[in-house]
Amino acid sequence: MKAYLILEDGTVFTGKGIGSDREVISEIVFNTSMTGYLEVLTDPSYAGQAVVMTYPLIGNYGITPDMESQKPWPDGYIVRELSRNYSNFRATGSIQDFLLEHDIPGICGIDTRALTKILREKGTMNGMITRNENYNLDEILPKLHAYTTGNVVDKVTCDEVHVLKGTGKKVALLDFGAKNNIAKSLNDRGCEVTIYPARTKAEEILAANPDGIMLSNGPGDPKDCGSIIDEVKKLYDSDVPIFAICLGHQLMALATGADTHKMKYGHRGGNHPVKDLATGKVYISSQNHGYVVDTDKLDPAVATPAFVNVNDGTNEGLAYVGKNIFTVQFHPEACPGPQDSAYLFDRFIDMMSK
Ligand SMILES: NC(=O)CC[C@H](N)C(=O)O
Repeated sequence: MKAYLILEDGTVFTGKGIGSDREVISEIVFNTSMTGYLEVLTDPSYAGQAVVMTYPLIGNYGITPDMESQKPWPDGYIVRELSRNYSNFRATGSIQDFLLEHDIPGICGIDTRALTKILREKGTMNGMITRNENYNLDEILPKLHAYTTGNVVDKVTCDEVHVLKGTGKKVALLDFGAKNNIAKSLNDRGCEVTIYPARTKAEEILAANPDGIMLSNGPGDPKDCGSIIDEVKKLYDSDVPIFAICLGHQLMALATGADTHKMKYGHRGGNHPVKDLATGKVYISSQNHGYVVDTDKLDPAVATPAFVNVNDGTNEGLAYVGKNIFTVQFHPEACPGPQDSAYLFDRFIDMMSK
């Protein structure tokens, strides 16, 4: 069955439909990871986006337990070649069936290298995946221009408080669309992790007397998080140690007077070099973000840059002055890796112990 990917600039790619036959409009972003397609599919930070995998063969080890959440979140899935067979002793099914089961449309058989070059040169664009061969560009393009991701955190956060038992430090994890491996990374280090829905009031979290607070990753524009930012400010004002990842990092920056902006095409992949400005050491990190904190508008009395992206010089982390708070834009919990920056969880535990 033929399918079409129509971009906001009028470019049309013709390929084969995979997954659901539903028509969808979304923001088209590319991910350059060579492994971990399941972790990408199940990362809640992709809600409101359709993801292009630049690695040309996807699905060869099928669906395995390597999930970052219970289900896949992207609005659409775009690949060069979807493996017809899968082979792995842990596999329970194929990507094709997984997409169908979760009603996610996709397209395969298109030149993803050409598509990625367009997105890299012109910047992230909206697009439509459709199987309607009589598509009408005059009608579709205005709809593509009008699409915005909107508030997606409420769509991906958990419904109720739940606990991962542990005998060590008590950590409150605010779930803006948290990848499973954040709670697991803390729990593996002995922490008891209490996971709270994104809209939980700061008072409720602080009343439980946690040893530390962790702010998770999550989808969408941080500025769409509205009142969540007010709660994050109250957490900042408490003396509880805080570690934040990706969206959590951006929300803490907004809560304390800094600004964020959308990047041209973001960072999504498994090999982004970040420099720890305290040691000068460079780590390879996994990343998935489209927004970034503006360091120009940072008040040095509040926070100073702690990490920088070696490729483009954008901010990758902040250290808060006079506070037990540090935040990073990349993913120290990354699965399948790289695990270079997993030491940051140990740093957080040391901070809670002091
Ligand atoms: N992975 C994340 O937490 C991403 C944060 C935010 N949604 C961004 O795109 O920048």
